[in-house]
Amino acid sequence: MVAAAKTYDYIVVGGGSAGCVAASRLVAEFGARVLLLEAGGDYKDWILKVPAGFSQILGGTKYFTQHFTVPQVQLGGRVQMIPQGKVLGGGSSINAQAYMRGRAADYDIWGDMTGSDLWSWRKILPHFMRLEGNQKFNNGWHGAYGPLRVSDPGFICEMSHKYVRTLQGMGVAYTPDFNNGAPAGVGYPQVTTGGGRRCSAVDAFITPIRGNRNLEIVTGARAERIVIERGRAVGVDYLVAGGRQQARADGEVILAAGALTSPQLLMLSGIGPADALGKLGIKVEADLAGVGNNLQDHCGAPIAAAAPGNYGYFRQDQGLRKIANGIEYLLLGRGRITTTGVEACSFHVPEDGSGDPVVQIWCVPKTSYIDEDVRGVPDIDGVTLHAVLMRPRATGWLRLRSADPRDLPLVNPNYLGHPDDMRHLRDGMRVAREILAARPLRDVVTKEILPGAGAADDAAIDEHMRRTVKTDYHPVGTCRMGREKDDDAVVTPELRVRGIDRLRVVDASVMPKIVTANTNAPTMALASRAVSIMKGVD
Ligand SMILES: Cc1cc2nc3c(=O)[nH]c(=O)nc-3n(C[C@H](O)[C@H](O)[C@H](O)COP(=O)(O)OP(=O)(O)OC[C@H]3O[C@@H](n4cnc5c(N)ncnc54)[C@H](O)[C@@H]3O)c2cc1C
Repeated sequence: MVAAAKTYDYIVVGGGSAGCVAASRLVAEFGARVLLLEAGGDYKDWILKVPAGFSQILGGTKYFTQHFTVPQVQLGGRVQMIPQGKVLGGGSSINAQAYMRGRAADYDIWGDMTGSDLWSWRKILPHFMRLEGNQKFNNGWHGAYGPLRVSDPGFICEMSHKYVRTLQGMGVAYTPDFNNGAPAGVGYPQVTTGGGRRCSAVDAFITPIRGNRNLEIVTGARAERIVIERGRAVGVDYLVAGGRQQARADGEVILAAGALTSPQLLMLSGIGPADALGKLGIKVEADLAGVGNNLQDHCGAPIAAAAPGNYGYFRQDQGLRKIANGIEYLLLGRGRITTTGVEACSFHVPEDGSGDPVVQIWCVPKTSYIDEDVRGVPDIDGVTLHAVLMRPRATGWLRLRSADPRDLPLVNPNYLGHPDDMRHLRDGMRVAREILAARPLRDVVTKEILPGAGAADDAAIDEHMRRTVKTDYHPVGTCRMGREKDDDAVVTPELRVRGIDRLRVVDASVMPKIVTANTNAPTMALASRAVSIMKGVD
């Protein structure tokens, strides 16, 4: 039984990175009445707000929706996990906080793919800058006065410093700022941290307007279906506290439920490939073949090594060390608790031998930071070099498992499904080994433990990659934007869902091509740009 519906100007479905930005701008700048529906709970728990809480959050599932992939044939049938944030703030509330934007070219490609001047680096850079309250830079690339606090990590361990010095010794340039549109070299990426605390999309965009009567936030509210009447989105059916509710929108319904849910909600609402929807008994509202296609994700594989000497984070969360770290944080607001532990990275492997780097290597100053589906790695004093493929050529897909909104969709990320992806990541693994063999890292590394020195030829490295490759948590592209007449595109350059009025998607799922960066900042800038497009302002 659906209770009487309340009406808003906009309903934003999903209170994650994109949803918080979109709702906030609509309320604060345009005075709109907005309902923000979020499936997870509110952003309250201290563990979410403390950077070092990241690895603990990742170890549990309370703040995640845990997606499982279909068996990956090219990986010997492995089923992998892809966690996605399920709490107000979405990914921004549980992520590793790296603040990266990618290449200028990544956004210019979006412009080319949409045949529109709405999307380009020139158009999106002002949004990165207006959102950002950078605590170090204030120049042509960075904003210093926005609500999103961005800073250097509060603490950098000796292993991360050794990594950066080793790369410089190998001739790789030190990069003080990865966010000037041309990420390259080695350095310490900035993070979404301010004053030693995480700065999530809630902290930045929602907390300042919590008291605004035009904003209603309902947490624990799972949208099940967009209500469509005569080809127009007019509301959302959702489940909250075990009961069904309907909310109506005079203006628009805005989907921001993330790349693994926005396409599912479209399909549950009758927007998707007609054949597949028909087989599940779903009434077709718009036959859009591309919904759920074009899934792209960054994936990576590790080289782990023993390096005794406590240069990193081995057992820093246990016993006396844990107590000392906690006291330092509580009394002085500094120390190891102010970092997620992922502090240094570098870019390698020019695409096709001469283009921009296509592999990013993260220095993870421990050996146990490996997802649950890569088991058996001993927790010892050491370091993991995690090589990540930044511009995969393989694409995957997402399909409905059933017409029941409670069922998670079928997800096929198709990791390493293209021969070039195998080649690029293999080259990245070789670079990671060269790094471990150069000074000063060589002076502290005693032994490679994963995959082990024996795995030397291409076949052995490929086997290791197939066994260990995993998500870097950046699924995008499943409701991609495209040209007006592109039948496979799901949304127009204005991010309107093709064939349905008053319905847009504004989250990571509209990216037609994945960016050469972690995806939180790009998604927030995209959502801000979406509001400008929607409201006809620049
Ligand atoms: C473990 C992890 C680590 C990461 N590390 C980094 C990093 O260091 N740096 C970086 O830049 N990026 C990182 N990312 C990626 C980044 O956080 C995401 O790309 C970004 O948050 C995506 O934003 P979004 O708005 O598209 O989706 P999300 O932020 O995932 O938001 C979607 C929201 O919709 C809600 N929702 C879903 N279904 C429904 C429904 N039916 N009804 C109502 N609400 C619903 C979800 O609960 C969620 O809050 C990480 C992600 C993860 C999971």
